[in-house]
Amino acid sequence: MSRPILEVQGLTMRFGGLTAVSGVSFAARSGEITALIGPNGAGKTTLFNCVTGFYRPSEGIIRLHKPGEPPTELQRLAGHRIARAGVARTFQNIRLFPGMTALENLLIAQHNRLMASTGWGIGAVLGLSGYPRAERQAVELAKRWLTATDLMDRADDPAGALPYGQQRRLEIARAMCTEPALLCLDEPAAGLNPRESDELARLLLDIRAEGTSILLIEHDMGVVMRISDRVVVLDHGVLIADGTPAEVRRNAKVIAAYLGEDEEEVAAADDRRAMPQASAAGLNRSGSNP
Ligand SMILES: Nc1ncnc2c1ncn2[C@@H]1O[C@H](COP(=O)(O)OP(=O)(O)OP(=O)(O)O)[C@@H](O)[C@H]1O
Repeated sequence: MSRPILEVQGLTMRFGGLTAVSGVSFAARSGEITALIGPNGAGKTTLFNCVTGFYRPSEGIIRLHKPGEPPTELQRLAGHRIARAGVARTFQNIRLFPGMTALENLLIAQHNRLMASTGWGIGAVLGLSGYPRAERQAVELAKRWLTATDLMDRADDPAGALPYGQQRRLEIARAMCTEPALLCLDEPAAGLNPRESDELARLLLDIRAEGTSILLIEHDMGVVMRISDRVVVLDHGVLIADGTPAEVRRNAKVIAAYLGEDEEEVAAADDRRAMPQASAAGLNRSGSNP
């Protein structure tokens, strides 16, 4: 069993009187794809926003374990420090720079690292040799991810002119250009057709094969069940299941949450009948935040 890359302990997030996430604990393992699922309003995006620094949790600990480094408590860091610590994310709603080319979007993602490696621009101003090398490496990394996401032939096109599925892949390429230890994806399959969803699933498996761990919110149960090593299920802000896709699919609490049925009724139901219902329910009750 591999070690954890991310450990979430007793995470609680309150918005005034509403507790969106309540005492959630789980671990995402290194080199694995961990999916976070649950019906609308379950608290997935809120938890994600805590991990990636958009929200500071009301309570709890979020630890990032990078190999060879002491653990980092993410809940103590500002958002931009979390990105530097090795956590990259994409959003439910695409957030590219639409007027910049695909390649430029990937270079912008590396701006901080490029600046740091050149003494925050002083090297560039003085024409020191380190700057062109760092710039070359940034372009190489960008081209590597354009190739991996099958976008090399669109490198010089404005990001906003790309079809929707390609923009989604470009967002993932942009996140990967920060060379994260943990890639957090918020509904990457939303709005994709079946062929694009298949391509996305393959891309995520390739990213995992290269050694990047993935935390994934996804409503498309086909994608989740096919590529996830582990599935964590939230309902009304509470963790109700944590296991392999096969275990979670059979879990009576999960089926009840998706179907909105009484848990005991579902537990008594025939497995063969319940499984397709659960996946159908996942799709029926899915949706994106506005
Ligand atoms: N900024 C906020 N202020 C107040 N309430 C919020 C805020 N963000 C989320 N909530 C509430 O917290 C609960 C969990 O919402 P969240 O968006 O995390 O769920 P979700 O599982 O991601 O849902 P979906 O699948 O629809 O995206 C909901 O009741 C939501 O209305």
